[in-house]
Amino acid sequence: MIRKVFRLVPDEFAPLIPRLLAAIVLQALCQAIAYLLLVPVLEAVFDDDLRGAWLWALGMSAAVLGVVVFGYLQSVIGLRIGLGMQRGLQTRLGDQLNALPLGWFEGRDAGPLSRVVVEQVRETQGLIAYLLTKVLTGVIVPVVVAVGMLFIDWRIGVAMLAAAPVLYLVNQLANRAYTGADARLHAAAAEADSRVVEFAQAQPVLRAFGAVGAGNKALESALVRQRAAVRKMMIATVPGLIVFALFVQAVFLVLAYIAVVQVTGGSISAAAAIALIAVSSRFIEPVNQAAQLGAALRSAAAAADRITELLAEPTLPVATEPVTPGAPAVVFDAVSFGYRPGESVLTDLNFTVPAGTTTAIVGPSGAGKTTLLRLAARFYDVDSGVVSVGEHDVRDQPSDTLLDQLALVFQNVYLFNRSVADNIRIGKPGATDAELTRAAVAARVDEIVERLPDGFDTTVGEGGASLSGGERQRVSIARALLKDAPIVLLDEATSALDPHSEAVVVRGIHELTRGKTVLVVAHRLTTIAHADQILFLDGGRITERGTHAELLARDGRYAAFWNERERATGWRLEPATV
Ligand SMILES: Nc1ncnc2c1ncn2[C@@H]1O[C@H](COP(=O)(O)OP(=O)(O)OP(=O)(O)O)[C@@H](O)[C@H]1O
Repeated sequence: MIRKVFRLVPDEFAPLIPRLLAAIVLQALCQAIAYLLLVPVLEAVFDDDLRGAWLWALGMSAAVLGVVVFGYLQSVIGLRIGLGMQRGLQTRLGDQLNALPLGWFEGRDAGPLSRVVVEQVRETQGLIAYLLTKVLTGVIVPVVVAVGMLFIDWRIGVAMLAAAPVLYLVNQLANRAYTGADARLHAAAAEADSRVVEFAQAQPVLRAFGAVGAGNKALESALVRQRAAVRKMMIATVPGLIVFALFVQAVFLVLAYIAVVQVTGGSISAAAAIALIAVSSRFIEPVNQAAQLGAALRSAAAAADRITELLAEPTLPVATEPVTPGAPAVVFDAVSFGYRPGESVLTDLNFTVPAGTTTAIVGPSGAGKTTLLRLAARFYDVDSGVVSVGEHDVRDQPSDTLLDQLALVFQNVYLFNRSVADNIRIGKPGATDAELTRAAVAARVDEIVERLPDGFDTTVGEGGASLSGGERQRVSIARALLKDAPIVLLDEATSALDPHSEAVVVRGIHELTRGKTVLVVAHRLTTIAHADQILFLDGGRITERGTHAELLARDGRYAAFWNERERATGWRLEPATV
């Protein structure tokens, strides 16, 4: 278990591990010696041998000094390794998250990820910095005391050595019941957490459909299951803890009994017996302590597993050789791709988006339109073929070089819980206030901030929660405008907006795409009609391509799609130009 955590210690701190272990072992030895010296000290005191008592006490003081010095050393070294490990692991995890394909993050719950990076890293460093000492001391001290006891009183020594495996076994049995119950409790607690969040988030849907009772029912039964798991956990663990505590006390009684029997038999003095009983009580304490740490140890080992798994997630190969982007064109050359092996989503795509032109992708739902955009930004690597951006294969470009050429406006707009200005500035961190204002005005964010209490400095809430969908889109367009990248990848999703918001968003998009190379998943008929090239995607293949007029003249799938959309949206007032 502990080895798993050691494997996560950064290389530069690895040489400190033997020193840490040495300090812990020496501290435990000194502690055991101090306990053992209690016997001659007490014997000398009871025998009125004051000189002897002072001498033994001096030895004991030296041992206690050893405990303090080695204890200090192990804390300093443990903390150094622990903090170095925390820093090193968080850097490694940060690098790993940066190297993971962007697609890896899609649809992933952020909760477990943040638990790995924050809590579980802290748990593993805690094992090195604090737990390890307690666990090793809990094992070493009783063993050394028992072995030392063999020389002082072999009967008690043998009894102690015999008691150690028994205590170990009882502890294991007690913990086994705990582990199963603990896992069930965690699962039930996680389920209840999810239901509470779902219940809160789904309120509009639940109320709109008069299903609050149904939502409540799911939450209530999750809470009932959690309470049952807590009860079972207590029922499962309490007997184990009581039995273990009883065993510990029984061992102590046996040791005390042996000492008393020897006194009455005359083989040792009463003073020696008191000293032996005192040492026996000391023998028991670290055993108890180590047993209680079992759960924390297992939790740290599980945390190490989660960290190791995240570090082992396959990353995309990263190009390190710098490349200079050429003309801002996008080329798909015989590209095939599937999210899962054997399941093709895109098949043999061949097309070019020449620099400064607009290519619209249209097609039925599930045809692979969004997937195509994701490949252009290298969210995933293709299974075969080549995607080129700026005249270079996307796989040959350092990720900064690739992303510098792209402005991404996708459907799910994420805003950070910071000010509106900060959210726009992400597009170009060094942007001046004038540049920021220009982008904001072009995307009509100025109209939004006029209504906000602190204007541009208003914090937008988690994920931009205090803004409407259309307002969030406008901020994301301002962000892309500020970036001013030569290629725009756009997933046009204006259908959920009211006519005013849609008109404003469309104007912003128009500003954003002016003079740029644009690859757009198009929904609005005007965008489609004005594109330089239209690709009709069906079942992951380009089945028709050409300009709007050419495709209408062909009277194929595109023409049918267009006529249907025109009928469906005929009542809407479409802006005259894009
Ligand atoms: N992250 C993913 N993992 C696995 N499969 C996915 C993933 N994203 C999309 N798919 C699947 O790939 C196929 C194409 O999806 P995609 O989102 O590209 O289609 P689309 O044409 O953009 O659809 P829509 O117009 O409805 O957004 C679908 O069958 C979808 O279920």
